Amino acid sequence: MEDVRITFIGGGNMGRALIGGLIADGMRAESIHVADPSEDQRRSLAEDLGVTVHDDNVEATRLADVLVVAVKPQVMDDVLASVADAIDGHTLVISVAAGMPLARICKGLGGHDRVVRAMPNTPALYQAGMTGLAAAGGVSETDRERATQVLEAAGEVAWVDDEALMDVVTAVSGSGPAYFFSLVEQLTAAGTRAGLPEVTAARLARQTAYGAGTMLAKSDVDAGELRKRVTSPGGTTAAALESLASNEFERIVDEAVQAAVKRGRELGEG
Ligand SMILES: NC(=O)C1=CN([C@@H]2O[C@H](COP(=O)(O)OP(=O)(O)OC[C@H]3O[C@@H](n4cnc5c(N)ncnc54)[C@H](O)[C@@H]3O)[C@@H](O)[C@H]2O)C=CC1
Ligand SMILES: O=C(O)[C@@H]1CCC=N1
Repeated sequence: MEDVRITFIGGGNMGRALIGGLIADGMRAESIHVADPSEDQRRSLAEDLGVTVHDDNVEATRLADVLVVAVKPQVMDDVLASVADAIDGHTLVISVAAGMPLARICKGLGGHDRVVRAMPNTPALYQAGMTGLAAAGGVSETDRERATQVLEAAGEVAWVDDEALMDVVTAVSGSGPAYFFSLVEQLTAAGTRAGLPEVTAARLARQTAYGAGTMLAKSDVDAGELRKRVTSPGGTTAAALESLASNEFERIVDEAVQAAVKRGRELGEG
């Protein structure tokens, strides 16, 4: 991808994770341009990642074949308005803003419709990301391949035909890492309350999440089968899973996903 000029508008948590993935994939750090108004952010982007930083969105946008917009949904409209004139017909714009509909992004860019709406997640930093993608009307087959290439540097990608489902993608995989981190926190707290030293409980929970994630990544059977293989009939796992079920684990997860979908829609409506 050395021939593709990539600019990021916004170098915060998600921008950095994607940049980390691109660098790990072999892209030269200095060839990645990042515009961010925060001086601290620019300094650490340059020092930690070695990318080329800018304080001017317009200047950085002019350099781009692919423009990744990675700012908060709340500032998207202002940012799009500021870069609209600096985009030319060939620029492929990739927005990662939660909830922000393609129509609103294209309108914000003065009708430019070579736009892909992406929902990545932070494991992108270690090339273990999952990104959902949806395309606006002006996106060509070559643009799709390019967007796939950029996001595949950070992990796996899945295109969705119905853009409305991007809010569900956000709720499952965009926000998803936080649910697993929360489970590790809760497991640590429960292990500590049950008598383990906190440091030991934290180590057990963290390494177990890593082990389970590794099995999911490497095994050719699904999560349900992996769960069954841990669950001896009448054993300890069965007792724990029955407790989760009786406390309506399914409903709890369902409501959490619905809450994230609803919030995504609200963000999109501004
Ligand atoms: N953090 C996550 O796990 C994920 C975040 N996203 C999306 O990524 C976007 C960014 O989120 P985070 O990186 O978490 O936020 P963040 O707050 O860590 O980063 C946003 C960055 O944008 C910069 N910024 C603010 N105003 C700007 C402007 N006018 N021009 C250029 N840069 C500007 C900030 O200085 C900051 O460095 C959001 O739209 C979010 O919905 C999507 C998937 C996952
Ligand atoms: O919490 C958020 O709104 C963003 C989008 C998905 C993950 N973080």
